[in-house]
Amino acid sequence: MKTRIGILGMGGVGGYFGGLLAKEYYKSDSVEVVFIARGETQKVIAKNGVKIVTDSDEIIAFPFVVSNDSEVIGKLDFLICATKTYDIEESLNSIKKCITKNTVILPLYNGVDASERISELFPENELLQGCVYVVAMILSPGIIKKTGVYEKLFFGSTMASLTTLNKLQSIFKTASIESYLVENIDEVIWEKFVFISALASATSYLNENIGDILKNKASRELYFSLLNEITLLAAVKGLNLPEDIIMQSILKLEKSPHDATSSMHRDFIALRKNELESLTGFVINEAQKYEVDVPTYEMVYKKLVFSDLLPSE
Ligand SMILES: NC(=O)C1=CN([C@@H]2O[C@H](COP(=O)(O)OP(=O)(O)OC[C@H]3O[C@@H](n4cnc5c(N)ncnc54)[C@H](OP(=O)(O)O)[C@@H]3O)[C@@H](O)[C@H]2O)C=CC1
Ligand SMILES: CC(C)(CO)C(=O)C(=O)O
Repeated sequence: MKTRIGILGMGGVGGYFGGLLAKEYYKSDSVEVVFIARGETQKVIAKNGVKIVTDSDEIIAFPFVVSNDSEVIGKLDFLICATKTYDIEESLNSIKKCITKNTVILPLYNGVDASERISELFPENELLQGCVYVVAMILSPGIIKKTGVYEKLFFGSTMASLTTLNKLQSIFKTASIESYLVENIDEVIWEKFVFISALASATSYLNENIGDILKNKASRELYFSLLNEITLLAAVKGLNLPEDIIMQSILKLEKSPHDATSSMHRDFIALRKNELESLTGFVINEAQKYEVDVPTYEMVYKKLVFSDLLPSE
């Protein structure tokens, strides 16, 4: 029996990592890759495959099937979730017939509450945790632009069996995905969250890209304040993050493409729905629970939530 892997959401993240999987396992005897996509994205991929444009290359990959119809998708062994966080419940419910109690679910969203939200929907399933470092975006339906050198995928679970985890790691490695199976996945996800929550908040609030944040003293200071506040919250929550987490976050920023920005800022610019609640609002809610002061987060949130752009999730 082939291992059937579904990729839910064929945008920047799903299109890139799903594309690498589909390329490797097209016509494979052991693994079948299914893209879950709708509308124009589904039509384009069914006809032309998913196209990934990198700084130096172009990849075209065809899945076994692309659909949003549960009958066509069929039962899945693994499901990799890569919609935006505001679509978690709706997208998973739309394919619930494909998720059996044996389906292993790996969320790749930014944010730290996806696993909890998914486990409320599918309490019996083996649920992994994951996050990615990549800069990837939809150029047009079915065409993904990936910039820069980052393409790391971290995953793990304190609950899933080692057999499951090793199997997925082997599937990723064979597809040349730079994946890391880690024991301390909670911390790794929070490390990413510290970096991206502060960055998404700063870039969107200031309407500046990564290069601008690094270059302008006042912008750097704002990013720094956000980092300090979220790091304090993480410490009060009892997370065991590296002592130099703030410095590590700044280094990550320096290594990111300077002309790029956060996916949340891209959504604000394009007047799209955005992840303000998962990336900024979440910190304020947790800070209230744990009685931590986060004045910079509050200032940023107030401006962004009341901006006359599209409402957030
Ligand atoms: N882009 C990046 O560089 C990075 C993003 N992230 C995080 O990864 C997650 C995904 O982001 P990103 O890839 O940018 O998001 P995108 O907006 O690029 O893609 C999301 C995709 O999900 C699809 N989708 C939503 N609902 C459904 C559904 N019910 N059925 C099928 N498809 C659906 C959307 O399709 P449709 O057009 O039909 O709505 C869209 O193609 C986010 O949490 C983000 O913060 C993390 C690291 C980097
Ligand atoms: C900053 C970046 C690209 C790092 O992966 C990211 O996570 C995002 O834009 O959402």
